[in-house]
Amino acid sequence: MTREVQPDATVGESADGGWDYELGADSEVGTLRAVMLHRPGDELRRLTPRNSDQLLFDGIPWVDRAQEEHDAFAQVLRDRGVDVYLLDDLLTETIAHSGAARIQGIAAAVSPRRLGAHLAEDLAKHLRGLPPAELAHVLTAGMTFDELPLTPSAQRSSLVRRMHHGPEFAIEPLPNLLFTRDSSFWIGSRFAITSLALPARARETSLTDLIYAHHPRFTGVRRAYESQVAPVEGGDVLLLAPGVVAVGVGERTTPAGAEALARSLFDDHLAHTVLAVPIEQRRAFMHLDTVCTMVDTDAVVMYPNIREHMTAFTLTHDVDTDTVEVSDERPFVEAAAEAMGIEKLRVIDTGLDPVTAEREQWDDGNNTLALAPGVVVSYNRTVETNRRLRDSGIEVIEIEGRELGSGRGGPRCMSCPLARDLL
Ligand SMILES: NC(=O)NCCC[C@H](N)C(=O)O
Repeated sequence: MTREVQPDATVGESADGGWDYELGADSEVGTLRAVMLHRPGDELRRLTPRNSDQLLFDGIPWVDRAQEEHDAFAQVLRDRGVDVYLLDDLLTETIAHSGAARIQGIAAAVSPRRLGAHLAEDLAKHLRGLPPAELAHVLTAGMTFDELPLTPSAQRSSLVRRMHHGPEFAIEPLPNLLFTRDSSFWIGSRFAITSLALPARARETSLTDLIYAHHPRFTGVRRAYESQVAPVEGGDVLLLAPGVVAVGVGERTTPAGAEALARSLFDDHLAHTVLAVPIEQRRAFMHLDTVCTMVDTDAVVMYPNIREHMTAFTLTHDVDTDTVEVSDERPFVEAAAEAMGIEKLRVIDTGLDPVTAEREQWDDGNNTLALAPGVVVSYNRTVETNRRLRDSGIEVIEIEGRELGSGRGGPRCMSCPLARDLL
């Protein structure tokens, strides 16, 4: 087995101006240069008490306020020198630039299975004629049967149209696009499109895929995990150190997904060790980053109630025989330190009593976004966790997340780093 990881020499040069830094990341904490966020839009206005469970929200957000909170989050990042790219803008530019992207985006959204061939054809034709920004809006916010622009022929002959109620969705909205972490991630100089486990989110990857495949800014950038054979979500993928990746396995990422990802990262020399970390299959722990995120090169903040129980299987690649070895399960902190080649992984001791710890975990206190080693963004409502982080020498930049948090995700979930300085 080799510990040498060889990232491709991809530079984020592009046709329309290029980047001032190399795209990609080899850690969770290297200085953040560029990030993709999604400013919440009309897709959040689709949420009702009847559909919010299915659309994976725990409440009905006040959308204007959520947008203000998100704008403030983006500004915090810009003030720290991070280039912020908004998914909506990238999608609109992608559609404007590429006819193929337009066709693919429409094909992923318009389902003959749901709409019947006649109506699907009619709708696809209409969408093909929309200006880029309007099409991007439909692809993110969805469309109800009431909003369908019906030709007289579809009006007459679509049984589907006649039998559906107007407010039902002809194209499902994507309110969880807000959590850009989950539908793609970068490792080395490559991007990976994930494979989202739940129907409410599955179409999100069709949009990130379009952006990376067709936006001129990403011309020439290569993919990782091309096969996408089994569910892997970005919130489960933590780049612990160059060449060392932790993958949460639980409600979303499956053992088959973690194994497939590990094999693919080994094949592409993007990792030498992958830690598969079992997490409980519970809404509160939907991804590894809901319970553990990195705050420094050798430190994590972790939900105290699981600290003692968190384990890992270590997967390594034997280059000589081209086989993958899976170790026995052992404590996560030990396995991680060994793989990272450090004496000890510091777990910031939040020292919280179990009830406060549980409340603050639910409120995304462990879901920090690192801007540099020892500098993180966190919601302001996780008062105690933030206090303990500061006591341990971590700089905590607070943002408001009262409305954003109704989708159950914090600063890490809401951000997809496009470029971090390599460690
Ligand atoms: N990485 C994350 O934990 N992302 C948050 C995802 C929240 C979203 N409502 C979901 O259930 O998938």
